[in-house]
Amino acid sequence: MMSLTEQRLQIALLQMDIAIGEPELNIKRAGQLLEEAVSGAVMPDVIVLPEMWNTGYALDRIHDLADRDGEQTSKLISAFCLKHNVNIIAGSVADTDGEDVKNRVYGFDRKGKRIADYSKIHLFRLMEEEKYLTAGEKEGTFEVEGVQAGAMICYDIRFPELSRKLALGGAKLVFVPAEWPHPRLHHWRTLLTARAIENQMYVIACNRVGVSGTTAFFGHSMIIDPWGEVIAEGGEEEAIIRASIDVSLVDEVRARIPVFEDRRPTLY
Ligand SMILES: NC(=O)CCC(=O)C(=O)O
Repeated sequence: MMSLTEQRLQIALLQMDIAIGEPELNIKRAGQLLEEAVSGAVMPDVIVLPEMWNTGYALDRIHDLADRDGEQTSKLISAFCLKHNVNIIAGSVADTDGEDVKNRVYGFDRKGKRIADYSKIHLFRLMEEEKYLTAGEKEGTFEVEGVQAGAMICYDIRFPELSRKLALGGAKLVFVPAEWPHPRLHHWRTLLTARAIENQMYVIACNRVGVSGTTAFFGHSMIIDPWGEVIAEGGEEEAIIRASIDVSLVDEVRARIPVFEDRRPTLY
C-alpha cells in the first residue's frame, strides 16, 4: 500500500543481550550499540531499547540495583540524544524512588528533553514481578517527532484494552520494550500483529536476546505496520533491527476500513 503524503521515520531497535544484575555492564553494552546505531549509513530518528535493560530480572536484588530516580539512565540517554540529534525510547529500566521499584519507560527527544514516562501497569506473575515491583497506575502517551505515540511493556500486549485506549487517545505508534522468552514466540508474534491490525497503528517492539538462568529470550524484535505487515523482524542474536516507516499509512488504513467510526462501544 502506497500513501500520498509520506511522513517517514527511521527506526532502530537495539535487540541486546542483558547481563542479569550487572547494570554497569549493561550500560556499557547499550552505549556500544547506541554508537553503532548512529554510525550506520542511515541515521535513525528513533532508537528503542528492550525491557529492564539495566538490570535484567535480578528481582531478588532489585531494590539495591534499581536506578535511583532514573538518574543514571536519564543522564546517559539524554546526553546521547543531544549529542547525536536523535530520539530514544530507552526501553524500560528498573527504577526506584527509594521505596518502590517500578519497571519504567524513559523517552527523550533530540534535545535530550524527557518526553515519555510510563511504568508497567500489568505485572507478570510468571516471572514474579508482582512480588518485587510496584505497578504503574496510568497509561503512557507522548509525542515523538510530532506523532502521537504510546508505550506498553511486554506482558501489557496481552491486554487489548490498553492498546485500544492508546489508539483512541490518538496514538499512531506504540513502542513495546520486552523481555519475552521461549517457548511463547507464537504468542509474541500473534499478539503484536493483532494489536497492530485491530488498532490500525504501527507496533514497534524491541525484545532482548540471551539466556538468564534457565530462561532463554528469543529476540524477534518486530516492526509491524497498521495493515499488519511485518516490515522488520530480528532473529535470535544480538542485532540492530532497522526499518523506515511511513506514519501516513495509519490514516490511510483507518480511512479504508473505518474501524474507529464503526465501533459500537455502547453495546460492549
Ligand atoms: N517480561 C514480561 O512481561 C514477559 C511477558 C511474557 O513472557 C508473556 O508471555 O506474557
